[in-house]
Amino acid sequence: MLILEGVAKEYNLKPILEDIHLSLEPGQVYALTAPNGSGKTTLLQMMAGLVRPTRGRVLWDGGPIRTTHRRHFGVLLQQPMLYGDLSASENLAFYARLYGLPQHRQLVQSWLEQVGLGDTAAQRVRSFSKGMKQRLALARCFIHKPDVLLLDEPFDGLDERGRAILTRLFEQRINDGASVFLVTHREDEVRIAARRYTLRFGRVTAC
Ligand SMILES: Nc1ncnc2c1ncn2[C@@H]1O[C@H](COP(=O)(O)OP(=O)(O)OP(=O)(O)O)[C@@H](O)[C@H]1O
Repeated sequence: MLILEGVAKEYNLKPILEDIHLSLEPGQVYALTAPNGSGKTTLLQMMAGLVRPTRGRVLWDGGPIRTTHRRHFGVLLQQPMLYGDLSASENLAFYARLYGLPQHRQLVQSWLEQVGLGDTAAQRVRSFSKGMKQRLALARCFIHKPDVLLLDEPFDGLDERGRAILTRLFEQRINDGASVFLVTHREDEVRIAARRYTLRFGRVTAC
């Protein structure tokens, strides 16, 4: 379980986030709506242990979050974190190795097929459309079966088929007991969340 206790972040003494309390329970979906520049990327990075809070604590399973907990998290930020000069399968294989996943060749191929990129496995990612990059980035987020998904606008750029694929992936992870934390501005996505929050003026409030 992921817990934020009174988390605050300042950059160059400028407050970005203040006194944030959140608990992500297994098998639950959370949605956050936040205007541009409000600090959502910073919040997701702190939740994943990628950025340290200025004050407060981020706890994973009762202890302070560490970079070694990385494999528990699937994180999608505005940048898809893909390598344009590598093929789709090389990109996924890179992350599979990073997470120490066994038999990653078969795993990579099965994930490419799951997200509808089986036929373009050898193609360089720089030639991909926005939707294809998004599907590959999602495969990167899900490949290690994370316990917590922290996703900024995951449906962005997806067509109907892509949205159906992502909805199915969510259902599988939620059934396995994962927590899903979505940043979104879309009402239909907010509806799938049991708990909804807004981020405004540095503070997260339930709505
Ligand atoms: N590493 C950093 N150093 C200094 N300031 C930063 C840093 N990262 C973010 N900021 C500042 O913190 C504020 C919030 O940034 P952040 O990227 O978290 O917001 P966001 O809501 O994700 O923005 P966007 O909607 O544009 O993606 C911005 O004013 C940004 O300039």
